[in-house]
Amino acid sequence: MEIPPSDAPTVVVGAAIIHEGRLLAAQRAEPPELSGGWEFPGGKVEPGETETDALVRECREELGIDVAIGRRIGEDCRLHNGMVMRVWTATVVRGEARALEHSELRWLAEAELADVPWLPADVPVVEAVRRYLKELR
Ligand SMILES: Nc1nc2c([nH]c(=O)n2[C@H]2C[C@H](O)[C@@H](COP(=O)(O)OP(=O)(O)OP(=O)(O)O)O2)c(=O)[nH]1
Repeated sequence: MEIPPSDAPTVVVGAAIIHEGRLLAAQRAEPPELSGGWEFPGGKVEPGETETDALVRECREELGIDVAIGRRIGEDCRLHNGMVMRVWTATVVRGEARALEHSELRWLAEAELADVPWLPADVPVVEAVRRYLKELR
């Protein structure tokens, strides 16, 4: 039996990992058109996987850490390629983040959030993180 193509867009999940009032920002190493841009660690949800399972898997693969997922932050963002991105807050429960697939990692304080060139779709979510960090103070 043929499986009908799904209309549902591919979902990209991102982790706003927060530690002592700082956000973990990750610089993309590839592909060339995105490399140098800063993003939330994460990636595409695979078939049969829940969104939060995908987020835990991506944080292990990309950063070598286990995270506990908090709450959704920011609105769903429509990406240039038609995918949809959803971001959750997260905390590190095991390990220390290392750039296994990124060029660089930085823990940004609230006042430093605009110091790196975020991928365009991320900018409104970074603003939501800024408000969240303010609430935490
Ligand atoms: N992970 C992540 N991707 C983002 C962000 N903002 C943004 O526009 N994107 C885009 C870049 C990519 O086109 C897409 C995510 O793809 P990805 O390459 O991270 O996904 P993946 O880890 O599953 O990689 P792959 O197996 O397809 O190589 O979403 C973000 O903050 N985090």
